[in-house]
Amino acid sequence: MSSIMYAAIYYGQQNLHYLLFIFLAGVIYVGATVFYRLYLSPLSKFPGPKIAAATRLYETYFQLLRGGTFTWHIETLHDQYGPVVRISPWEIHVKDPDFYHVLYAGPGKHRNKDPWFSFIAYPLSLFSTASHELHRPRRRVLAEFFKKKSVYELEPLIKDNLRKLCHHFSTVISGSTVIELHAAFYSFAVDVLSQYAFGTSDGFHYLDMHEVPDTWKMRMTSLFGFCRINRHFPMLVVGARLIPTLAAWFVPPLAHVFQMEKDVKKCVHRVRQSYRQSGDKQSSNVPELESHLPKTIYPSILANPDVPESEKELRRLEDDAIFLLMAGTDAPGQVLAITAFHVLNNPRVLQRLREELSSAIPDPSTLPDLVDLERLPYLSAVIKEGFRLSSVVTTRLPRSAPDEDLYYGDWIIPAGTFVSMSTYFILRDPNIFPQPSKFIPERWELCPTELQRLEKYLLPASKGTLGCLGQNLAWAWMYHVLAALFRRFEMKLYQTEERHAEMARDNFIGQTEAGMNNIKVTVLEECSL
Ligand code: HEM
Repeated sequence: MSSIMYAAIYYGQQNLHYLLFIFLAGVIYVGATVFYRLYLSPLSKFPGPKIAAATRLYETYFQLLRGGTFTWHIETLHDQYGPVVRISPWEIHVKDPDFYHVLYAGPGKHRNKDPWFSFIAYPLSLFSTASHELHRPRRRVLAEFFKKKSVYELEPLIKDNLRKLCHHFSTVISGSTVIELHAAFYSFAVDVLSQYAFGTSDGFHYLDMHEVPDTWKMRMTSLFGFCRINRHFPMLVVGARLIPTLAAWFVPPLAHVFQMEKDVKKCVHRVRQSYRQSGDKQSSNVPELESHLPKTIYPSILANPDVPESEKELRRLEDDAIFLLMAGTDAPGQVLAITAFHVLNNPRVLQRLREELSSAIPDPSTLPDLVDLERLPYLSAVIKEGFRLSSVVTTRLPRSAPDEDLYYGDWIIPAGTFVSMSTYFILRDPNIFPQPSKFIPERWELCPTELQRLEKYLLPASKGTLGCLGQNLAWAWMYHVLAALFRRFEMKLYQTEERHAEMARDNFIGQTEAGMNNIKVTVLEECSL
């Protein structure tokens, strides 16, 4: 045997020893980790399946191989183990509506997000800001634009886009064309929000097109479809971004996501460029949308001398704007479409709503102010029931309390533990909302004390210092859009059933079964004075 062969055998054996060593070290490491998680971790005393306590792959299985059904599986775990269940090596899930206000506490209580959970591929966005110290100032800056007062000031812009939306409904009267409500409402929402964010000339104008396009709907549906994959395999997103053309060729919905990112980035780039060109950092010189409208979001942030320069970096603003447009359009678009579906699917509700709107708005072509719409009791009840039953946020939202233990019954949850709850379960809890899967606006027709008690559980968008920022705007859209469409048009559902409005997959925001998010209507008549 030649010396070369001896050397090859010698080194081969050496390599085999190394491989064996690495393999054994891996087995010992995994074994020790699992042993720690099952028997030594502070969470080991909490009930739940051993496999969930041992590895996050348990969740991955339901989210990736069982079509995003982990939320519904958590419910079966609660049936089996009680109101407190350990659903992962690091997380406890609680199913008790009265604990919500403890966990999602308001100012004065320190709560952190789980960075793993908040990963949505836009790491510099407000939502993905895990640190409490950084999140607070970032949120303060954006919150200014979504206060109730700011939303009232935004009404001319909302009405402007609402007129365009109504025009699309007018053009299909008695014709064979149907309108798909998700496409219509996503377009409306993104037009208003993008024009508010970047200015009327720089925002999107989908409603100016000849027909309502489903462009934004496709983009959002695709984007949220990837949300659950991103969380479990973040490297896939990073990889796909490196080779976008190839990635989109293999996974076509990615093309919608990349195009959306490109378009939003272009808007951010334009407002940054014009800010730089103006060279004027005085906030008083920020252009208003129109003379009668409030200031636009991103130009104002750029011109705000109190916002540090690091917060005005291109990447930071891009991530923030992408998140804002996704959060601010998908959920409201779905809630609007699903609420409209239930109204049209319940003749008694439709009749009561139209009666109230007819007497409150004698001239159907007028668009009343929000303050007047908010006074309409049945419309308000319909909106609350719409938020409740659509329950579009199917995900849980983990929080930790870094400097206090949390107490639930006899359980002490150690400080720093991630604890999550799901508003989806609260909104459909039969003990709070009898016949929870039925659309019954009358359940909200209560005396003030009882109404206040029930509204405590109306949590469609979470609460607390980290909860949704856009609720005032979302409610304003609900009032305006539903009032305008149901006062003005007689509509009928077209080939649409319950399952087109039922969440079946948890992609952070819930989604129907694939391809089922179509709520089609035909427009029979436009009401006149
Ligand atoms: C039906 C309407 C909506 C629903 C159901 C909804 C739901 C949510 C949920 C569940 C969160 C996460 C909260 C948490 O982690 O506790 C969130 C966050 C957020 N939403 Fe909404 N949202 C809606 C409308 C809007 C609108 C219209 C906007 C903007 C115009 C908006 C902007 C935001 C922002 C900026 C955050 C991040 C807040 C933060 O991390 O501090 N949302 N939303």
